[in-house]
Amino acid sequence: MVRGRVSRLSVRDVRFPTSLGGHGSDAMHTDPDYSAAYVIIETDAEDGLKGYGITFTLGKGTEVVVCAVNALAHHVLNKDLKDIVGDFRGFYRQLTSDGQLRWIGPEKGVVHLATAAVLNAVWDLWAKQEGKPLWKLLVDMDPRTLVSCIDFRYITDVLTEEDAYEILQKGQVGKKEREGHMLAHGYPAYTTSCAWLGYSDDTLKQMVLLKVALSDINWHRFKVKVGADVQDDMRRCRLIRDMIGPENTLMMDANQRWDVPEAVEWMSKLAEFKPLWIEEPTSPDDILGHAAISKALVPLGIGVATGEQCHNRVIFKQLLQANALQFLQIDSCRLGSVNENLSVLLMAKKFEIPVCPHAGGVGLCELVQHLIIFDYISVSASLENRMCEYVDHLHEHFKYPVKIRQASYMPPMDAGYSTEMKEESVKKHQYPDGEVWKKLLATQENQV
Ligand SMILES: C[C@H](O)[C@@H](O)CC(=O)C(=O)O
Ligand SMILES: [Mg+2]
Repeated sequence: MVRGRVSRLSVRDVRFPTSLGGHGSDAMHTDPDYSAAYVIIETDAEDGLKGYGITFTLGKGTEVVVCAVNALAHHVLNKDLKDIVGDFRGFYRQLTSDGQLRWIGPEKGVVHLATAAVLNAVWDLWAKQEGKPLWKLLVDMDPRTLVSCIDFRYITDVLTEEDAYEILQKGQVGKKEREGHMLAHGYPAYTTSCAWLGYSDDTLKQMVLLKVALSDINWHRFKVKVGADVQDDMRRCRLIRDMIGPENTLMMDANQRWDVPEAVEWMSKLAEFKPLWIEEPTSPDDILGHAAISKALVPLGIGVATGEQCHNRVIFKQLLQANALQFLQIDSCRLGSVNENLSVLLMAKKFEIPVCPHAGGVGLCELVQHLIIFDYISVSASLENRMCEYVDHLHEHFKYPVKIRQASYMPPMDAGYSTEMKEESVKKHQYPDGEVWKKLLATQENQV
């Protein structure tokens, strides 16, 4: 039973100095400090439960998102949770249609990241009040309630409410068996953590060795960052391919570094290393560019993957309509939370394009595992060509960290959306006055 009126919304700027070790680095983000705008929603209910929501950011970007969260707060404060989730489509639309704030979006950029953080907190609280992990809340929800959470505006030319309902109704068949399969075996994962662009060849070798030979996880799908220098890329890809062997899967990620012809030319050179996909070969806004690259790479057996910086469901709709991607990468914090992700999962199902979520960031693995497990059980009913990204970093700061077994995400069993961080970690990493940043900023000052 949903209960309580929202009495407080607070937001904190939490940053981890990952750039110091080159973790998370790629061809465009050379000094990423994995960070989060961390939202906490409290209610007047006696249960004392709180909702925690994050959106993933990089360092300085966080303070801008924090401002946007504060600007949105009045939409949530003093609302009954039952009214919010009872008309979740309406509430989503209220947040994304704020007459003044939508001008700096709409449904994109900072204001949309802030929307995601706020709504992620609402979903966490709802799942906690129901005593279920978020994936299970979604799996148990009847199709009519699920579609009532989705704003179909701008996508009815490819997915109407009735289409969505029909897909979910079909998904009811075999649901129990698929849930059992997830609980026993988990959802297949791949790792990106061995090959960030800022790693030296020695670090890269060590990391791959750790993942391949020494790990009891048995990783067999790997992603390598490319795009800054073609000779470096060839050397690094050769090194990895030699270490993982021809039987393992390799993906490549250029993080939007190239123009369209450049992407095709560059990938023709890297084709000998047999990548399954090239991710974000060009600007995330260039739908036709992605289509042209996809077409050109078919003869080389390389697919195009994208989505981690797709603004919203409209861009995904067009990527699907234009045959511009072969692997669709949802992101739990870039789209407008579970609500908008649901619409994208359903469109992907309609076009039969496999979803392989993005999770390279702080907390993204914790959140997105819920969405993809739900997708398998209730929507796609397939594991073919599908896997969810996993990165090794920063799980120790979460109260309910992900569990990986045999290169698969094991379904989380704690109630909520796995969004809650340990208070001790938040205090230490809060910017700029947490202990970690005070020390780092003082060292930097002394060096000047
Ligand atoms: C800046 C992030 O680490 C980015 O490189 C993540 C990414 O592209 C991915 O995980 O994929
Ligand atoms: Mg990527």
